[in-house]
Amino acid sequence: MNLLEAKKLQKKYGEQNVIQGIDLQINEGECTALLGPNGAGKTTIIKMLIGIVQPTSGEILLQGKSNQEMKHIVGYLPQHPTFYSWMTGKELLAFMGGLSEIPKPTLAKRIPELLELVGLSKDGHKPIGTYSGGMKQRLGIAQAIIHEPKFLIMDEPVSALDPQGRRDMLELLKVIKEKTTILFSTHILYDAEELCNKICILHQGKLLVSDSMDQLMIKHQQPVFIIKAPQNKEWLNIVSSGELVQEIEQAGNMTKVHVKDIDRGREWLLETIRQTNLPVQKFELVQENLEDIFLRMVKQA
Ligand SMILES: Nc1ncnc2c1ncn2[C@@H]1O[C@H](COP(=O)(O)OP(=O)(O)OP(=O)(O)O)[C@@H](O)[C@H]1O
Repeated sequence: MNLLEAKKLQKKYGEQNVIQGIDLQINEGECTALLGPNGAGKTTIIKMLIGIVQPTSGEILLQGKSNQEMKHIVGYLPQHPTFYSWMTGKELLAFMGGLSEIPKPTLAKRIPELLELVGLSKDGHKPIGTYSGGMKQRLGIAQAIIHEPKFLIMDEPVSALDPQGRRDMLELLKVIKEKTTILFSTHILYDAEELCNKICILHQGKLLVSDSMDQLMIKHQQPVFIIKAPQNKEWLNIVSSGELVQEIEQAGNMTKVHVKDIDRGREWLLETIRQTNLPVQKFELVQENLEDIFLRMVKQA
């Protein structure tokens, strides 16, 4: 079922057209990664979706109604959440729950459950000023979902965390996404690949892609042959001009050849190797991952 629909969304700051007429649809149950280079407009879109920045034009609907009217179904974790460092985790949740007008008896049950969920049961009574970055981020998630929103929106929730903090956050989001629709922006494509079933790629305020992960892979994933051999200009010239070749990347004695067709590409590459007597040390077929596809699309845009 359709949860969010943004139509012809546009945002101008002065003369700068930061978001250039975007259509975006999110269905219930989806976990969506919003990807894009620095300055692509991810934060601006997120702020418009949650209603703290007004679009210059266009419309944002949540369950068919204006997003301003439907704020209560959204939970939000900003890119740089700020907390009162003297408050304890529990006090913060009680405060946020109060702002959401959650009745006290409900909160008394919900707060320990949430602290348990985000792995802060033992630390709920400590001042937030003593928390690590990862603990603060998990507390941020707890405050974002205290009112049990249908839709959780996060702006780069993992970017500032160390590897263990990132792993904890990913495991937490895996649990939350069972019951909650999620959209988050990130630069960490491995996380998006692990967690999400939908990918949106934003570049200079335009959506290059908005597709399920499966469709994205079917439509855009290219086979790549990795060939390790001493550098050889004659071979590289032949391969560079091959009509089956989409793209070549070379670094040292490694060459990555993106081809249009696996079987014909393999036969032809092996033929070029025989022709030039290239002393190959490695010949391997791999499929592109999300990062490869993202980098290629942004480069070609
Ligand atoms: N309040 C503002 N006033 C003027 N320009 C702004 C404002 N907010 C954002 N911008 C500009 O809009 C563009 C998009 O910024 P935005 O923060 O949305 O990108 P982003 O994709 O989230 O970037 P990052 O990955 O670096 O966080 C940038 O050029 C930025 O300078």
